[in-house]
Amino acid sequence: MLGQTRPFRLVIAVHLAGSLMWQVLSAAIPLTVGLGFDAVLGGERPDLGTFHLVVAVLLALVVVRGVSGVVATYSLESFASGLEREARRQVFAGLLRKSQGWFDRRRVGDLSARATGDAESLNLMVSPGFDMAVDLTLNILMPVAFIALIDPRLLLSPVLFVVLFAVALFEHGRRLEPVSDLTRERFGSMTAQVTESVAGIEVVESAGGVEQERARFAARAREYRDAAVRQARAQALSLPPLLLTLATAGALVHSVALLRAGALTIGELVAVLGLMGTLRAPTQLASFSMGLIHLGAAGARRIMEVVADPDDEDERGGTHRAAVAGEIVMENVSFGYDPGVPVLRDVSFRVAPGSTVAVVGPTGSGKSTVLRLLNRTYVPDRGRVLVDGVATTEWDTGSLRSQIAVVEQDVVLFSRTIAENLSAGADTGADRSRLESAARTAQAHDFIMASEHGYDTVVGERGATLSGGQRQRLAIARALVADPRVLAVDDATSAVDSVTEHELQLAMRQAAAGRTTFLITPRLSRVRAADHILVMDRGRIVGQGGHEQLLDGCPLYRRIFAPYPGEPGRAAVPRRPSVRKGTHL
Ligand SMILES: Nc1ncnc2c1ncn2[C@@H]1O[C@H](COP(=O)(O)OP(=O)(O)OP(=O)(O)O)[C@@H](O)[C@H]1O
Repeated sequence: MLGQTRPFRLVIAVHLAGSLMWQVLSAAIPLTVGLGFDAVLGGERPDLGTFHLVVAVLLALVVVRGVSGVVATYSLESFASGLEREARRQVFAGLLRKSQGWFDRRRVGDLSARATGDAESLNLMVSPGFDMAVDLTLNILMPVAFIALIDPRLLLSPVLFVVLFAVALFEHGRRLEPVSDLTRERFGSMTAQVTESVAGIEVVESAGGVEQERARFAARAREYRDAAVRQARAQALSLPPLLLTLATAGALVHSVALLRAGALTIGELVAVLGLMGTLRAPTQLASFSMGLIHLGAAGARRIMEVVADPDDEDERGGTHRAAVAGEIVMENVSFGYDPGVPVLRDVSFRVAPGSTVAVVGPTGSGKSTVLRLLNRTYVPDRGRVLVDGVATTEWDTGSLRSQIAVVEQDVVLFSRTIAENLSAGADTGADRSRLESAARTAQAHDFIMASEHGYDTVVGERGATLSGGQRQRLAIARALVADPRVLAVDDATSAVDSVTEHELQLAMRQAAAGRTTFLITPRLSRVRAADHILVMDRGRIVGQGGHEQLLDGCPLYRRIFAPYPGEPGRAAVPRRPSVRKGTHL
């Protein structure tokens, strides 16, 4: 956290100077008032000359104090807002560096909460939290110093108070820490709940789950409230105000004794009590300021989990950068998303550059997972995935992914224009003619031109305004804009009409030209046209080769493509869209 404050050193220095000035002047004011009392009451006759001078000095002190207050507040606010903005920027940059596996283990809403609520808690930690802490320290030390100027013997009560106050505050902080962590964590869960319900609003509303979601959200909101109340209770149960009352009583008794002994004037007694009085506000605010600082620290811990995560190192990959020719080899690859749950077991195959490979198998057999290992979206637990003879872990991730495009069955589109969506995968903003040529190859150009603003039509969030077949073709077009050497398409659109099917088939055939292509499809016609077919069952390859060869030698393949009466060419094994978490941030 301290490292993050480095760019703000100047504003922090200005703030500290302004605050110090404010505090010195605030403590000087009661002292000057004491001089005024002495001038009027101290001698035989009131000394009006001195009194008028005291009033003039008081006025000057108030004006200068006001100016230092403005400077201190302004510099503090720019520090607080700057830190919040910087934290947000770093969270977002950190998120973009994370691997798919990292996102799989987290909830999208909770991650958004880190960039919003947690970053805001840093702002509050600085202003008013940190501000109060600085004020509080000066507010306590200054009066004590001025009391020492009046009579060092009077330091007894205030110094005792300061020591006990520091101990009590430290204890208070220790109690606050776990409660603050809990409060921030529950805020994250609550936000995650809203995000998930809204993202799945279609299901919530159509399946009659509204009441259930309402109850679920109410429970999350209640948990957050409970944590916040616990935090407030921990803040309220603070000892310092009681300590101050005792210290003030002690100082009064002590001052009266010194007054009686003739060691103190009445003006000095008034000044001492005034100075003790100035300790009240910082004492009361101490626990509030501690609360804000601990909440900010809890937010900072959650932010640091995103910003400084060792996952980043893995995601950068190796150093190998080269033009991909397109040979893909898997050597005894085993992989599981969760430890101890293998999804792929001992998968091996070789694909020559430029050939087309169809991957078939029952639902959940690991077909999509094979594709995700090609461009290092995930890394195998055992074995190697080789691209042109080099393991994907040794490839520079950027170089590898710009040449191997994977089109997932669950197509993600942004609520931007079609042109912007198409150029999302390209390194630099692709020009319109490249977008159009990719869209033509993917059979998407015609329906794009038929929409209201052509390539400038804004698609709804996640492509809600498009049909499944259109989304799929846009995704293929997007993959083609970067002109990848390897194209892997997970095509779940089994339930499309025959015109769309024809267009998709054409799109795939054109897209496959000149590149190594992987295709997951339930359509026999497309499988049959492939150069090589991989048959998967429960994470293993149970057969590979050409269509005729597999019909002869692979019982599972025969079963899958046993034609349905009246529906030739459809796979007999239904596919389900895979559930992928965390991809719609
Ligand atoms: N992100 C993930 N996290 C955890 N498990 C996953 C994830 N994605 C898939 N799985 C699991 O891995 C297994 C294989 O999934 P995969 O999507 O590769 O199968 P598939 O053959 O493509 O299935 P389908 O034909 O239904 O798309 C399944 O049991 C699935 O539940």
